[in-house]
Amino acid sequence: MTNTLVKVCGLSTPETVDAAVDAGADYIGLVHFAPSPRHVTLDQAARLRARVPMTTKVVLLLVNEQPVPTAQAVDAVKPDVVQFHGGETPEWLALLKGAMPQEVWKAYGVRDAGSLESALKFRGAVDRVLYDSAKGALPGGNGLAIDWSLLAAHRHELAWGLAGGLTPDNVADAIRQTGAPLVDASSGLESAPGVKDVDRIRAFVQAARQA
Ligand SMILES: O=C(O)c1ccccc1NCC(=O)[C@H](O)[C@H](O)COP(=O)(O)O
Repeated sequence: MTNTLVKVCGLSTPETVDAAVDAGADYIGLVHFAPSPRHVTLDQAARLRARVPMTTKVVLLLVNEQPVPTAQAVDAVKPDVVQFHGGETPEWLALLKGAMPQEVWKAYGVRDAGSLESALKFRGAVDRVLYDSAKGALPGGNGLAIDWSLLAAHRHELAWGLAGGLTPDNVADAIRQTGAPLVDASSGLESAPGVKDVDRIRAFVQAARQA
């Protein structure tokens, strides 16, 4: 058994939210970004959020939102964590972190070891950095893995998590190889883009727990 935290991202239906909660996910993610096949409106996100017990934390994902829409989204959904996936600066995220009770996470695209060094600019500005693939058509949810050996070799100074191409079949290896304190998956738990599979959600959480 590991202590690795598990996040199931990109949920958009009551059934899949319930499946992730029942499977024991630590975090569920709701994507509010219209071009994504996993997009939920603020109204949908608030209704999904209301189903989640306090034992599971809710992460709201935003991309390059301006201050007013960010505040409106946080107010409507009342997440535990707000995760940013665009070109948000450390300065803006630090301001936000100081102004609201929610944790602030920043997804950060990893290309090489230099990416892990440059992520240090978010030190003090966010509560966690989520390392993800720097490639793909969308800002996240592309199913592309990063080079785990970079993370294994790195002396981590930031609280972090591993995302990108994780599935029920590879998550245990990913945890063993990188020592990730948190793992996050989205498209690897789907039967089609945006369509989560409850069996794959359960298998992912179980495989991460047993790594
Ligand atoms: O999932 C999306 O469609 C998405 C769209 C815009 C911004 C972020 C998005 N997802 C972010 C996540 O946290 C995903 O879980 C993460 O990128 C890993 O995705 P995957 O490689 O598909 O497991």
